[in-house]
Amino acid sequence: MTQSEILPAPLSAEAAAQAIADLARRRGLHASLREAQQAWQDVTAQSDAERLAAAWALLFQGHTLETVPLSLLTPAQLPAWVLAPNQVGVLLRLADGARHAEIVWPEAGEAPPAPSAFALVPVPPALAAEKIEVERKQRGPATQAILAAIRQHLPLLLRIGLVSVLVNMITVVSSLFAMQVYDRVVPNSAYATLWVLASGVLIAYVFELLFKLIRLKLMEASAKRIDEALSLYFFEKVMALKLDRRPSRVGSLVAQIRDYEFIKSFFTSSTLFVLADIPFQLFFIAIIAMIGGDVAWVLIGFAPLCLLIGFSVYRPLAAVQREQSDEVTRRQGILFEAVAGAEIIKAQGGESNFGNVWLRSTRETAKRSEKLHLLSAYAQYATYITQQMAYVAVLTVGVYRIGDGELTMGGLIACSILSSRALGNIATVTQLLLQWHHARYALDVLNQVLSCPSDDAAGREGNTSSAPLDLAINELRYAYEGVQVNQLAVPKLSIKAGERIAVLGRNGSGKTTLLKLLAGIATPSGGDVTIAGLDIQNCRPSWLREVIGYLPQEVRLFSGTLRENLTLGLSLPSEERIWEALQKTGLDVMVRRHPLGLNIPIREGGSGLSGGQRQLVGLTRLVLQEPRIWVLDEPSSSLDKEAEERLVLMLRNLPRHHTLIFSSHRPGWLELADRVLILEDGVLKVDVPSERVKAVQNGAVPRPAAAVAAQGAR
Ligand SMILES: Nc1ncnc2c1ncn2[C@@H]1O[C@H](COP(=O)(O)OP(=O)(O)OP(=O)(O)O)[C@@H](O)[C@H]1O
Repeated sequence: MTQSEILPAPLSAEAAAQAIADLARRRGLHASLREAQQAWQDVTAQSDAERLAAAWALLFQGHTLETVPLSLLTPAQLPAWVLAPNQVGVLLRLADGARHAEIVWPEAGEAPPAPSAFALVPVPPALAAEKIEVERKQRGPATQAILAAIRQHLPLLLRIGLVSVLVNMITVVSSLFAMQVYDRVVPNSAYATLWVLASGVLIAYVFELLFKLIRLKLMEASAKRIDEALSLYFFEKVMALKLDRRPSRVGSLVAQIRDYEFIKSFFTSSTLFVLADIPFQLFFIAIIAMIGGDVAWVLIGFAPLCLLIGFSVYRPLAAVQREQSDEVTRRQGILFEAVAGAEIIKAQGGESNFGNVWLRSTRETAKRSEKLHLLSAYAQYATYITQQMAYVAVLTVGVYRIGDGELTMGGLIACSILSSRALGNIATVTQLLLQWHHARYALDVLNQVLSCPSDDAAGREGNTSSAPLDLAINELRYAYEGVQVNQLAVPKLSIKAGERIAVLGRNGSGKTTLLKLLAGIATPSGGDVTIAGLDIQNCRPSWLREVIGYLPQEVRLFSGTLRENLTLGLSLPSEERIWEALQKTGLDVMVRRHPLGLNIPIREGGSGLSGGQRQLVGLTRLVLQEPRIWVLDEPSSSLDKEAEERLVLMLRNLPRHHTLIFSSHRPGWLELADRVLILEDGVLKVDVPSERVKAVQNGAVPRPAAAVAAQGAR
């Protein structure tokens, strides 16, 4: 069925514009009614469905609409359009069991119209591109990035290959020189010829030096450019990984990302010269055949032998190397954990435990190192002996050829020089294979890391400058990565812009998790969190960070100065604004007292300030950010009474349309709230106006009655 058969009656421009703007909003995109109407007028099509698709594609570059039969639709494809005469409805939920499908019609009337048998499903560009990418290549993001960088620098790499060809040519020159000296110069005492030949070879060597330097320079240039492109790409990718969906062991993660060095060094190191040299082995053998005839058979016999030795150790070596890589990553993780948590380890006397783990890991690494060394030494010695045997064989066969009068003394010497060069290069192939294996393993790991959910997925463009920033939760479920049960389940919650909300509950009840989800820092496992009607997961991260200010329980600072820490991520606020913010939070007293003022140094890991001061820095940063939604996780946990009172005053004086959501174990904070949420084991048990809780606290309402009243209050 074509799209033109789906909708018999024409749509009005207003209805179409309304439908486009509405679906865009639900999909986390943004288009005003006027934009949508303009797009509708700008396109023509045979049917309204096709026209809708064209207008959609015009408004949102790269986005498309797919026609999908309702029976084949999956929940992941919702919301989507369904059509009826003169109307476009939005399908929000599919029918399942006794439940009917949920469709929102602009003019529902008494009886809702019958929807078409097809839905129009918007497909974001990233998804479309990703689908094609996966189907076409089945390659990971790191592989794609590296291939793209190599493709970009292909001309440079080809030049390197060309210079390698020239270097190999010169090797032939030196063997021919030896041949001429033994055959022509020595028997005839032709000193003049000797000098001419020697000068020629000298010039060739000068060129060889020059070519090698050029090759090195080109290699360095390509390494630098590829590294610059890739390291920034990987850094940005890693930073964009969703915090709660990336591998949880930070130390190991850092080590895995650092393994990118292996990949880089494989693609940019001199071992790659070997690749350019390999075709030359055939060239050398051909020259030996021309000079020494049957002597070439010696090489044809020994070259596969050298390769065989390489391949015989490749598999065991690769396996040990893989284990070694994993162990080194684990070791890095242990070290990272021990250094970062040194304070608590010392305080609890846990040094020996960590020492034991470290020692075990060291032993494992050393055991594998030994295996690696043994295997590679075996390969090296065996290849060396094979080369020596080949040398002897070349001379032996050569002597017979001389006896037959088919080879000269000089020819034999030239053959021996060329044969050792040819076999030497073949032996390095094993080395190249091993390096490739190591690089490929690192690449697989990197592909896995970078395939974790990320914030920079294309299509995250939702934002609004006009709609009130109401927050809403719908069928929200959350489980931390690797945990089988839900740590938070909130079926429905709606927070109007300007509300002041306290989130209370015992330790581990899910307050932090809820706040992170509301701030868009955590990713729901099911259901959604919306801001101004837009799915928070589809909103532009920079816009989210502008409108939502999040203060974590533990504020972490970075090495630099206090000023740099305060203005991190902000577009350089003026000196006055910084001081104004400092005064609001009370941090100005400490800054004024310090001789370096705002340039107080912060050391790596954020040390240099007390816990309370760090919390004040975090708060001052939020004041500078001027968000419209403040999400604060136990903002006063490290503050003294005076600082806390100042903070409460500041928050009380926030503009009325600013939303404030905080968790706190301090009773005084309830004064700030006009609504209280109480969590218990990840379930929202109570949602009531704060007066009720205060009344319970003051004993004005008996506790059980208040609790019952509270449960159903909203
Ligand atoms: N990174 C994590 N991985 C796995 N489980 C986690 C993680 N962080 C928290 N949890 C679990 O999730 C649940 C909710 O934790 P959350 O930090 O939201 O509690 P909370 O109410 O903020 O506690 P507190 O008052 O102690 O800060 C707890 O059971 C906790 O054990």
